[in-house]
Order: sequence, then structure tokens, then C-alpha cells
Amino acid sequence: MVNTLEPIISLQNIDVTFQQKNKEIQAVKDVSIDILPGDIYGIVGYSGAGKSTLVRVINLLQQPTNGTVIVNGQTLAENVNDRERFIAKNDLRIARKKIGMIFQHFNLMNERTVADNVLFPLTHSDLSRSEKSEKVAALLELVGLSDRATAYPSQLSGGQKQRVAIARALANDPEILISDEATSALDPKTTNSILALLKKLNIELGLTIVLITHEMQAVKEVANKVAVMENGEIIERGSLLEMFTNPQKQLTKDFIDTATQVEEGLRKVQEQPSVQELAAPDVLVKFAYAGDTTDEPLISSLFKDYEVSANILFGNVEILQETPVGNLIVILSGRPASIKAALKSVEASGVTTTLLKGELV
Ligand SMILES: Nc1ncnc2c1ncn2[C@@H]1O[C@H](COP(=O)(O)OP(=O)(O)OP(=O)(O)O)[C@@H](O)[C@H]1O
Repeated sequence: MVNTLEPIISLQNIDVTFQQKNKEIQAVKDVSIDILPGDIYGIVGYSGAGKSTLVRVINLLQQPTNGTVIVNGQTLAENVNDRERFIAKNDLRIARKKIGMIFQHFNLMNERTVADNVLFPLTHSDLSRSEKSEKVAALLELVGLSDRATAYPSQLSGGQKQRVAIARALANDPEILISDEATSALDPKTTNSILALLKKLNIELGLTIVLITHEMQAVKEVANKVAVMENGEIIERGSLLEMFTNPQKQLTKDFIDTATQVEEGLRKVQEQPSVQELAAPDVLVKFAYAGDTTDEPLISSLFKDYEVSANILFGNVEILQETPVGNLIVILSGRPASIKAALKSVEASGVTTTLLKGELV
């Protein structure tokens, strides 16, 4: 995506405060975020971080206590003379049609068929009866459920229910889809098929997707940008690659470790005698890199240029956003000054290094 695009969603200095008896809950604190057309923007955080509250501000399902909400160039909320003002109800109703939403528990109407669930948002549209039927058929085709049009939600698997919910969310041709933990109730295989569907909709329809989740794995599969939320604030944000190769905050690192095999690799590596018996000046380090750097030249240059040998204990390369992203866990051995210099040069070549055990002397 070109960076000069105007944001399709712009949230500026958003606060959401809930008043509860004699206490105030600040669910969202001064959050600003710009989402560009065509982005799949992942917002990650633990339960209670404020993700749902924040994304519900986009379509004013949740009114902000303060801040500006601009969607598709239209100002839905802003602070004027110290008072938060909102777009007129009728205009909001129209604006909301362009913002689809899907949820963890699907929210389907159980007494209606699949086709009727998808038809529901078109009830008051100007389309003729046959146009509506055609639209429903096309939507079911798009989500791969043409053969289940007359089934009832109770007859569907979780993944199929979410497909119906997606078709329903797309009925009014929205430009934005908000996914609030849409894959959290699904098993890993079904999760992947729903994420693949979201990616397809992003590519084929140019749909902008805001994906909130507590699973970095889901974000990793499809998002191009990521923000991490904690205690109502965005504590870190960036491109998927930046976040995976050079996370700054501990919480981001923890989330990333859950989505790579590094955490598991590290656990096994720690059990190995060579690590348990690690003696100075040897050090255990992790290298994380993206793009053209590959492990082989990296390792051979350590020896060639610094006479530092690297014993690889764990290696993992995966493709994110069509870019290889690698993680290596190695023991470096050599003269102390050489190890230091080698690590410096590795860092300078764009590889993120983390000292896992031992000390640089
Ligand atoms: N309507 C409400 N009234 C009072 N407090 C609320 C309300 N909605 C949310 N909160 C509180 O705001 C904070 C943020 O909640 P929110 O649901 O946005 O978090 P989340 O990151 O989406 O977590 P989860 O995935 O569990 O929903 C929590 O402390 C929650 O209890």
C-alpha cells in the first residue's frame, strides 16, 4: 500500500471512560490510530486491554468520552468547545452500513435460515426482491456456503456460522470490516480457513479489516500492521515485519514469542547440556532478522571476520508478508572482545540480537 493514501479510519486522542457507582474506568486512554485503505490492521492485547471498546468507537457503538472519529472522510465524533459532539442519528445509520462487523459468537438469528440471516441487513434497501436474492446468492458464493442457504445456524459448524456472519456483514458492501475476536471460538484449522477468507476479501474487494484478537498467531497470518494494547493504551505499533523482527516492549515480545516457535525452541534449548554448562566468555544469543539477510552468510561472517564460532541450537524461518523472517538461537564462542565486536556488526547489518544467557565481558 502507498503511504500517501488518506486514512479510511482516523481516531484521534480517543478517551473512553465508564462511570461505575463511585469509580471511573478508563477503558481507552488518549489513543490515536490511522488505518489506511486496504490495511489489515491487527490490534492485539490481553482481555480487558480495551480493544473491543476502542474498535466499537469506529462506528460509535461506543461513544468516546473525548476525541475525533473520522471514517471515510466523514467526521462521526469530535470535541467542540470542550464538549464531545456526534453526527446526527440518521447520518450515523447510513455511515454504519459501510462498516461491517463480526464477533466471536457470530450473533446469528437462530430461527432464520442462512440465506435469511444474510438478507436481513438488506430489509430496507432499495433493491428489488430478485436483486436481493441475487445479492444473497453472490455473498454465499463468496464465503463458500452456496450449498447451505436453506440450513439453520444450529445445523452449521462454528466456521460455517462465522462465514454466514461474514456474508451478512458484507451485505451492504462495506469498505471496512471490524473483526472482534472472530476466530477466538474456533479450532486452529477453522481459524486458518476464516483468516484465509478475510485475506481473500481484503485482496478481491479491497476491504479494509480491523482485526482485534488476543492471538498474535491470527495477526501473523493476515495483518500488514499491528498495534499492541495494554491498560487502554497502544504501547507499540508498526508493520508486521517491524513488530516481528524488532519488538521494543516486553508485552509485544511475549505476544510474538507465542506466534513463532521460538518460545518452544528456547525452552528445549535451555535444557541442553551445552547451555546449562555454558561458561564465560561464551554467550547464548538469539538473532532475529527479516528480508535478504540469511543465516548462512551471517554465521560464516562471524567466523571469517571475527573468529567467533556459532553453534546453532535452534533455527526457524517463516514467510511473513512475502518476506523471510528468521530466528536463530546460537552459542557464540571466541575471544571476549571478538564476540562483542561480532555482535555489534551483526546488529549493524539489521539483525536484532538478544542476549539470552551469559555476559559480554
Ligand atoms: N459498558 C461498560 N461499562 C463499564 N466498564 C466497561 C464497559 N465495557 C468495558 N468495560 C471495561 O473496560 C475495560 C476494557 O474492556 P474491553 O472489553 O474493551 O477490553 P478487551 O481488550 O476488548 O477485552 P475482552 O477481549 O475481554 O473484551 C475493562 O476493564 C472492562 O471491564
